[in-house]
Formats: sequence, structure tokens, C-alpha cells
Amino acid sequence: MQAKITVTETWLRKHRHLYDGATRHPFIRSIRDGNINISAFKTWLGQDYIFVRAFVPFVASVLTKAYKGSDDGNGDVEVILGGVAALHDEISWFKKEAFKWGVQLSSIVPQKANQEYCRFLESLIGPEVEYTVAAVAFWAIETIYQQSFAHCLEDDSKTPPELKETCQRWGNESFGEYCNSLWNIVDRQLEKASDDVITKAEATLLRVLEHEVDFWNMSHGRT
Ligand SMILES: Cc1ncc(CNC=O)c(N)n1
Repeated sequence: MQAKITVTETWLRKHRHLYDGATRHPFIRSIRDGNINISAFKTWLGQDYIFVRAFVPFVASVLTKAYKGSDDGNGDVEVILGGVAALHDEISWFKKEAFKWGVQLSSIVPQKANQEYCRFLESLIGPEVEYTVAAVAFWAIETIYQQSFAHCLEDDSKTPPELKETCQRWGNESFGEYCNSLWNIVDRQLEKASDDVITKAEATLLRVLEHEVDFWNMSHGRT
């Protein structure tokens, strides 16, 4: 018997080009090739700190929806709670890393692409946004970082040693397993979703991919 093709697999095939654009962006390639411009890296670091702060309430809203969706015999709440805990760690890491690179976090002004991405996150927080739709966004946001930074840690990469720890943060195996758990959550939700919700979720995935590309572009100085 042939394994059934999931909705997410269909999407990733259909939108492969945009997906690769987000996970194999020139910014990531430049880290991987070892010719990253350090000022671009610092821009990314400061802007991503702001993004992550805005990401926390979004993830908390996904957690609430998982709880309320509440035929949660599948442990969605625990997986997402793990994500919240990791973000607590991550915020401390950003502060430490910013200090190391001489980036003053308190004086960072969010750039346009970042503002728009944060506003998009806010638009997904409200109770009118279905759990399935919010979970798809969450899965995509985490997975893009995982795939991008794991690419910088492959055997043939020339990632500068001082950036390895950053790449490890999202490229490590346990973050990969966490992303797979999110993927399972999303697949399970989509299997029982209405066509209307599936359509909305696909549109949301596309918006995430576009925002991620714009975010990398911003760090790369292409805005
Ligand atoms: C722009 C962006 N997208 C995804 C992530 C990864 N999630 C949490 O850290 C991130 N830090 N920044």
C-alpha cells in the first residue's frame, strides 16, 4: 500500500520554490560559505531579538488554542509548552550574544520587514483564528529556521567557528525533533479540517514564507 500524501507534503511540493527561497536564502548561504558580512549578522541578531519577543505572545496564543481545542490526548499542549520554555532560554541567549558582538539591544529600532512580520503574528493571535491555521504558521516559522541553520552545519559547510553556536541553536537535532512534533500536530489537525480552514492555512503558510524571505533580505541589506 502506498503511504497517503499529507496536505503539508502537497503544499511543500507545490510551493517548493518559495520554501527553498526561505531556507536557502543568500544570507544563510553566506554563513554556510563562510563569507558572511559580520555587520549583516549583527543586524540579523538585533532584529531577530525583537522578533522573538513578539513571537512569545503568538506562541502563547497557540498554546491556549491547543488547550481549548482540548481533545488533546495527543500532547499538543506539552509540545508547545516546550517551545515556550525554549523561547525563555533563547531570549537570554540573545542578550548574551548581543553583548558578545557589541550589539546594543535597547537601542534597536525594528525595520519595516520586521514590523510587518510582527504585525502579521499579532493578526494570528485572536480567538477568531482557528487552532489549525495558527499551528501551521507556528510549524512553518520554526521549521524554516531549523532547516536554514541545519544547512550551515552540514559536513561540507564553511561556517565561521564564531557563528556555529548560533547555527546550533536552531540547527541541532533536538530542535529538529521538536519541529517534527509540530509537523505531526499540523498533519493531524489538517486531516480533520474543513476545506475552508485548509485554504486559509495554506494562504497563511505562504505569508510566513514571504515574511521569512523579507526578514533575511532585511538582514542582508537588500531592502
Ligand atoms: C524571523 C524568525 N523566524 C523564525 C525564528 C525561529 N523561532 C524562534 O526563535 C526566529 N527566531 N526568527
